[in-house]
Amino acid sequence: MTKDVILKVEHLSMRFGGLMAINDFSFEAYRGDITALIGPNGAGKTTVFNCITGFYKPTMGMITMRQKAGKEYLLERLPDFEITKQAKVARTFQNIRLFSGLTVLENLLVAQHNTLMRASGYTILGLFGFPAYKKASKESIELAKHWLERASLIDRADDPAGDLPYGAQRRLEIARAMCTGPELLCLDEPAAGLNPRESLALNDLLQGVRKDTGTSILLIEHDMSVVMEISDHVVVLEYGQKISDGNPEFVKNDPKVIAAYLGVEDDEVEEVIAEVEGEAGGLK
Ligand SMILES: Nc1ncnc2c1ncn2[C@@H]1O[C@H](COP(=O)(O)OP(=O)(O)OP(=O)(O)O)[C@@H](O)[C@H]1O
Repeated sequence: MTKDVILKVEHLSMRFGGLMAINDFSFEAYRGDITALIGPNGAGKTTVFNCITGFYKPTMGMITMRQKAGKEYLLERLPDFEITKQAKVARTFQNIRLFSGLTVLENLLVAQHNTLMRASGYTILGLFGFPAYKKASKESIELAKHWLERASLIDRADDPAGDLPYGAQRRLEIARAMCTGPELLCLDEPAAGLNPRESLALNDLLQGVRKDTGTSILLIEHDMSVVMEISDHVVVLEYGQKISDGNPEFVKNDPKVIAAYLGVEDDEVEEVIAEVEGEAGGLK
């Protein structure tokens, strides 16, 4: 059975001066899947994310987002705000970027600014008088409440976002991204800095998002226990190039991935592969 592709990255390259950070990188993410992009430090994962979400314009390559209804967008041609608004791709960042002085609820309402402004007809009168604005405003609050409940944050709705513990701030970022109604949710190291309990809460939230909304998730993650537990599909980058692509079990046992993570030199890779294959053979 052929899988339904939501995101297709083809021959992506990104050069920073003399450094080729991404070099002819291609992969596909499938609809409804949790896809993890992994690789050693400096492999180019965040650069790929920045190209997908419009923060960088790639030096070369094509990034196609295919929505459920069939509409396609070439992301490398869209400005970043249109990538969220039209193409329905939302993201979070490696460093938390909440409005820390606003309340938890306000953070989720700000995320729905576009919908609210459209309903106001972009006029001051509209803000006060239009029934459409009142309806949209009510719906925004309902949606925010829904995601606060899903992220186990409803009890903190009126607290400043900056007062939340770290793990709760991470879940709030995801709730905020979900309030924009994405078809593809891109998460840059969502488990970074979380304790085991917070990590578990994050896994539950992400699996719930995927199961109940059908939103596809693309994540960068260093925590292999998170990757192996929740991903359907793993793509591995090293020095800006793809070295492995498959299900978590396949990638975990791929000698090229093992060699990359052990940080061995190129001329030692053969040796490591022979060793790993020898060990695997011995276990059969
Ligand atoms: N804006 C930039 N200007 C110059 N070089 C950059 C820029 N952004 C990234 N790089 C370089 O590109 C390479 C890939 O960096 P990137 O941050 O994408 O890797 P990463 O896999 O996300 O790393 P980490 O796991 O450490 O976050 C690195 O050598 C980095 O120094």
